[in-house]
Amino acid sequence: MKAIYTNILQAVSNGEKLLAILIDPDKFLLNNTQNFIDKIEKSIATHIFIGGSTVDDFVTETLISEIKKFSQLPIVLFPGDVSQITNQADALLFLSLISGRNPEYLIGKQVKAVSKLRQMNLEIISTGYVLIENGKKTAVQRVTETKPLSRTHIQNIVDTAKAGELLGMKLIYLEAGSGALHPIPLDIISKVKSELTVPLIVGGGIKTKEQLEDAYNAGADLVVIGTAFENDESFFEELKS
Ligand SMILES: CC(C)=CCC/C(C)=C/CC/C(C)=C/CC/C(C)=C/COP(=O)(O)OP(=O)(O)O
Ligand SMILES: O=P(O)(O)OC[C@@H](O)CO
Ligand SMILES: [Mg+2]
Repeated sequence: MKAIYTNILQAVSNGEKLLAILIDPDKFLLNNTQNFIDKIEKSIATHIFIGGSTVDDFVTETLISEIKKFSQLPIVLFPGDVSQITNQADALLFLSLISGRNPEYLIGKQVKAVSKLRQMNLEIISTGYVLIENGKKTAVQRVTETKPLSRTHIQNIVDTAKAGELLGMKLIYLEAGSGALHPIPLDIISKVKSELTVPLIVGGGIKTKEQLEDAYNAGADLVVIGTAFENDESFFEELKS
């Protein structure tokens, strides 16, 4: 139990960098699972994240059981809603959208998740989710009806991330938004990282090896990439281990 978070901490203390491939159940063809997982397994990926801002009921569960036939990597839920929580996964990012001021996404959905979680043995990892504007309206913004943080007010981003840590959150996730035109600026990553003691996740709009390495060098401990693989599976070739 609790192995996934412990392993993340261990990797950070060893100076290793982590990569999660985000699979959005709504955009994934089930009959492509074996092929896609095969590419993940041959790449430098360390985790599989599963989630979307809008996903139909039960699709997540079916997808994870299929993935488990082909992969040993840890499967972590990154849910846009309570309905995506399933015992098939290994862990759950217990998200609170701390960049926003919508109580439903700060504490409401979390309360609703508890009765479901009580019957499961998922590893639960409290995560402060911080959405930062990237020039276009993101799915998370639309679904949660919140405003992202301005990318020019860096101190506010740092203070938001730190407040999450002080509230006891075990991970902080800086999100530019799925398919963002520009990933999180590197100076934001490095300033946030310099004030945190918990691991830092960065995602949104990363689509080249250079952007991935830049994010790591700036201080990201774990990077999440989804859209780049949805659009072009040959990107796995660049990330071969
Ligand atoms: C019940 C718990 C613990 C959490 C669920 C409720 C909360 C607080 C969610 C955070 C806000 C949110 C909607 C997150 C979604 C995260 C996610 C999987 C984003 C990826 O979005 P895509 O579905 O790829 O977007 P596109 O549809 O634009 O590609
Ligand atoms: O789909 P991309 O742009 O890679 O973003 C990944 C993740 O951070 C989205 O929530
Ligand atoms: Mg997406």
